[in-house]
This record gives sequence, structure tokens and C-alpha cells, in this order.
Amino acid sequence: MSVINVQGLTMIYKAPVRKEGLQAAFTSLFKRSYREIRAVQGISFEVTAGSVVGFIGPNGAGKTTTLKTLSGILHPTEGEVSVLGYTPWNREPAFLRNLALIRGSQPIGGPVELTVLDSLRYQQLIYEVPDEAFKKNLNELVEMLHLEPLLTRQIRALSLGERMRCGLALSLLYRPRVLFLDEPTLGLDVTAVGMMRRFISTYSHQTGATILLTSHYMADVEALCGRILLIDQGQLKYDGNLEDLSTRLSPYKLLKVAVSCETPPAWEDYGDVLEKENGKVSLRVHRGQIAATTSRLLAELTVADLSVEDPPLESVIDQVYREGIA
Ligand SMILES: Nc1ncnc2c1ncn2[C@@H]1O[C@H](COP(=O)(O)OP(=O)(O)OP(=O)(O)O)[C@@H](O)[C@H]1O
Repeated sequence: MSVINVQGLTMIYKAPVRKEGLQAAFTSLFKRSYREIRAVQGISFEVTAGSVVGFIGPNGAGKTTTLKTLSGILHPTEGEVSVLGYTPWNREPAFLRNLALIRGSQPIGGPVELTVLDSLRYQQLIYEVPDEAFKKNLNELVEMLHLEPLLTRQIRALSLGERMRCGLALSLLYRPRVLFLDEPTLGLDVTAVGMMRRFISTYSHQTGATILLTSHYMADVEALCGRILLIDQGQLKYDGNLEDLSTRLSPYKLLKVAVSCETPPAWEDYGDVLEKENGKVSLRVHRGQIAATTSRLLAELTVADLSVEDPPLESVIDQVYREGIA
């Protein structure tokens, strides 16, 4: 069953423009000119209940605009959107109670003077979470996000990583069924990134929430998302899994071999040599030739070590962002 249904979504911003200088500033008070920015151009997709989908694309591609529209913050120029059966920009209470948009760049809104626990209690009131559910959800979130030492701290005194953990707890306290995560690991250190990934994965398994996630870190997407939507210049360029995209764009694999023979073999006979050092070599071999090349290497040389690797995902995605998808 699809929980998110987007058909022909288009968002055109009107941004004011003016020439430089004082006179232009004065004139613009009376007569403004605008320029259109086509942030999202007729995209369509569906997301089924319980799935974790990566929404990726280069800077300015239209990801945040789409997430804001799906959350009901923006009213689109054109298109139909249904999330949990609701039209987001009508902002019905039953819809808002089942949805959370969490942005890594701004994980917590609201008063920063409150302590974390007071903010959570405030959230309980706003979202009308019954006492029993509040206690249960709070205990789970405190444990999963290691919040115990932070509960009595003021929001304003938290570090970025701590804010992100508390922002998640605030948004998940009311158990939303749909989560939009916009760069959830932005600016976090390696340990915090690992914890965040584990948390998102556990949360989606435990609650069956539907998650749409943007991230510039391919490791996030690779670890969490079975499917990706790739958007570029406001248009949907790919909908499928990362592995297929990688196979389609990079028909080669890396064969890393170490040998223990005296005379160096003619590596060029086995594949394109990318690196060669102390009897170890990296060969670029067409995917279709991997099995045959591996058999030949093992039969003809004294192989000490051998591994087959996919090209790094970052380089595949970088290629898509620079050259597009044919
Ligand atoms: N409020 C706004 N007014 C005018 N233009 C905007 C506004 N918000 C975004 N844009 C423009 O719309 C386009 C898409 O922006 P958006 O923030 O959706 O991209 P993004 O994919 O989230 O980028 P990033 O990865 O850099 O966060 C960009 O060209 C941006 O400059």
C-alpha cells in the first residue's frame, strides 16, 4: 500500500531581483521584479508503507523543496500529493500528528531556554500524547538515543550532535508514521553518524515507519535505503536500487591480486592496470569477464590473495551528478 503518492509535483519560486546600488534599492520599494526558479519540475513517485527510501541529488536539485511540500510547509505550484491519504498543505491535525520533518541543519525549533525534558513534556501537550504512551516512548527514546545525561540540560547549551539526538526524540515522541529526514547526519562525527544510522534502522524496523531520507553521504544511503530516488535540476532521473545504478553506470569491477612469483606477470593480459606495487595489483575488469579472469589468474599464477570489489559508490554518484544518466 502506498503511503506517499506524488504526481506531477512542480514548485516554482518567485525570487525578487534588483540591480545593485542605492537607487535600485529605493526603486525596488515601489516596483519589484521577480525571476522564476523552477526548483521541482513535474516529479512523480510512490512510496510504500514501511520502506526507507533515499532521496538523493546534487546541491540545489530540489530535495528540501520536495520534502517541505510533502510535509505541508509549502504549497506547490502544480501537482497532486497525498501522504497517508491527506493533502499535506491542508495541514489537518490528524496528518500533522502522524508526520515529522527533521532537518540536520536545524534539528530543534521552539524555545531554546527549556531543558530537554521540559521540551519533551511541551511536545507531549502539543501532540496530545497520553501519559502512558509518553512514558513508554520516552523511555525507549532515552535508551536508544542515549539521552539520560542530556534531559536536564538547556537546549541552547547542546552541541550539534546532541541537538540532533534531542530533535529526533522530540519528533518521534508522538510516534509519527511518516518521517522525512533531511540530512540527518550533517556535521556529525564518525561515532555519532554510526549511532544515527543504527537508530534510524532500528526505529524503522521496530515501528514500521515510512522514511524518506536525503543525504549527501552515500554510506548513509547504502546502509539504510533499499531504494533511491535521484533528482537533478528538479527532475527525477532514477528510481531503483543503488546496486543497479552502480552496475548500469560502471560496467567494471576492481580485481585486487597479490602474487608470490619471482618474475612479474604480464598483468595487461588480465585487465587494465590501475595500480601496481610490491607484487600487488589492482585491475579494472569488465563485470562479464570477472569469473573467467579470476579462474585464469588462479590457474596461471601463484596467487597469495585475491578480492573483487565494486567501484566506490561515491565515484559512481559523482559521475551521475557531473554527467547525468544516459
Ligand atoms: N525560498 C526560496 N526562494 C527562492 N528559491 C529557492 C528557495 N528555496 C530554494 N530555492 C531554490 O530552489 C532550488 C532547489 O533548492 P532545494 O533547497 O530544494 O535544493 P536541495 O536539493 O535541497 O539542495 P541542497 O542539497 O543544497 O540542500 C535551488 O535552486 C534553490 O536556490
